Amino acid sequence: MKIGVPKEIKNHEYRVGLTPDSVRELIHRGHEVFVETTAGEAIGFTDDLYQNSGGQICPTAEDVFEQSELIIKVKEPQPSEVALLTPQHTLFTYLHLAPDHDLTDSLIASGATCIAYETVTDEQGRLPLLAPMSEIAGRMAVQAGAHSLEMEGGGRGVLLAGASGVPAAEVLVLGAGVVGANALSVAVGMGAHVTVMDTSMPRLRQLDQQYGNRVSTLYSTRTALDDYMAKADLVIGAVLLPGASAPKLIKYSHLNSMKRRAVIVDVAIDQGGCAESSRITTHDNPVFIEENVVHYCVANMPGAVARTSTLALNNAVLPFAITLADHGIKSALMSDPHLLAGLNVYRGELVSPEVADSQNRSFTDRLRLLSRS
Ligand SMILES: NC(=O)C1=CN([C@@H]2O[C@H](COP(=O)(O)OP(=O)(O)OC[C@H]3O[C@@H](n4cnc5c(N)ncnc54)[C@H](O)[C@@H]3O)[C@@H](O)[C@H]2O)C=CC1
Ligand SMILES: CC(=O)C(=O)O
Ligand SMILES: [Mg+2]
Repeated sequence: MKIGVPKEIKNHEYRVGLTPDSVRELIHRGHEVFVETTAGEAIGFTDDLYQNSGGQICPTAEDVFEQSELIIKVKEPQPSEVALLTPQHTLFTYLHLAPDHDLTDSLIASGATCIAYETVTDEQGRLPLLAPMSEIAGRMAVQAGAHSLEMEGGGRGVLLAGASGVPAAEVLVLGAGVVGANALSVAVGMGAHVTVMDTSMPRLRQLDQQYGNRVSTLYSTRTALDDYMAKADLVIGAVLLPGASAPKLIKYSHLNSMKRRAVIVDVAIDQGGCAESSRITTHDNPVFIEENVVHYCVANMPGAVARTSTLALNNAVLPFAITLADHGIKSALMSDPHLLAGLNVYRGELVSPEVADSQNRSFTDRLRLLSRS
């Protein structure tokens, strides 16, 4: 199969869809890989390394799209990339369509087949292509929160660990999944007093067993949220309903109850955010202040540690890329229910029930559509 890797063009996004090592694996299996020039340059993956792995360097994104059937990226396609998609293409990348009506419309109009990393599943019902980035974003969320709590970051001037005779900061983690568990681990390590909330008792039980009395686990109810929002110095939003828009747990009214210049790091912003007041920010300008609460809402946090993130993402993506390339797109989708769960748009039709539900529109059953195409 002909596989294309364009250079990422989102704000401060230095990750790349395939590493030179991944390219080598695909070439070894008889595929062709077209890489846009300097796609990995910023993180040390030079054109020479791709060429040594057997990749072909293309001068522009247009060339990559023209040569390739399977496009492997990191971030959701930007408008200039959507313009290059045709029915010949399968796009394999993060899509986060639920909160993005316009992108959904334009992908449907392109006629391309679009598989979202974040809804591919595994045997345990987990999200193996989201997990590596969630691990990283969870760890970074505490760093971002700690910095935003500093005076210079706009925050209330509080150190997570506190000091002798001065209490540690109160950190509230909403959602005890991959982001939540990683944020919790770093926040505990940095000496904060941490409370984690979830609606999944098994998740809370696991963390309770792991951390004992070093963290407080709390079943997520409106009352618990009202109480703890008012106490928190740093809130980390880490909830997810897979494939769907994030539930808006943090209401505008909570902001008034919060401490002045407390911080919300809304990691769930890529699925629309779990605070009513959240709006997407970028690494260039990561925070804004509303109602005296500092909001950090960067939708591509792992892009800041692009080398670590690219390597971690490739470990997870490569097996699925190999399946798609070796078996062909349709046959791979039809024989692997986990890959099929990633299919959001197929040749001009929306096939994700979660995206359809979030946007109040209709969808076509994935398998039925594949078997009649
Ligand atoms: N901003 C960024 O750069 C990045 C954002 N993310 C996003 O972070 C979010 C979390 O991802 P993961 O941790 O991998 O998901 P996950 O599925 O591992 O965990 C989500 C948790 O939220 C819980 N939850 C759902 N509804 C809840 C509610 N009403 N109250 C309390 N808990 C609730 C679930 O039970 C689950 O334990 C996703 O939106 C993901 O896309 C992930 C990586 C990077
Ligand atoms: C998951 C995601 O949105 C990211 O890594 O940028
Ligand atoms: Mg994102």
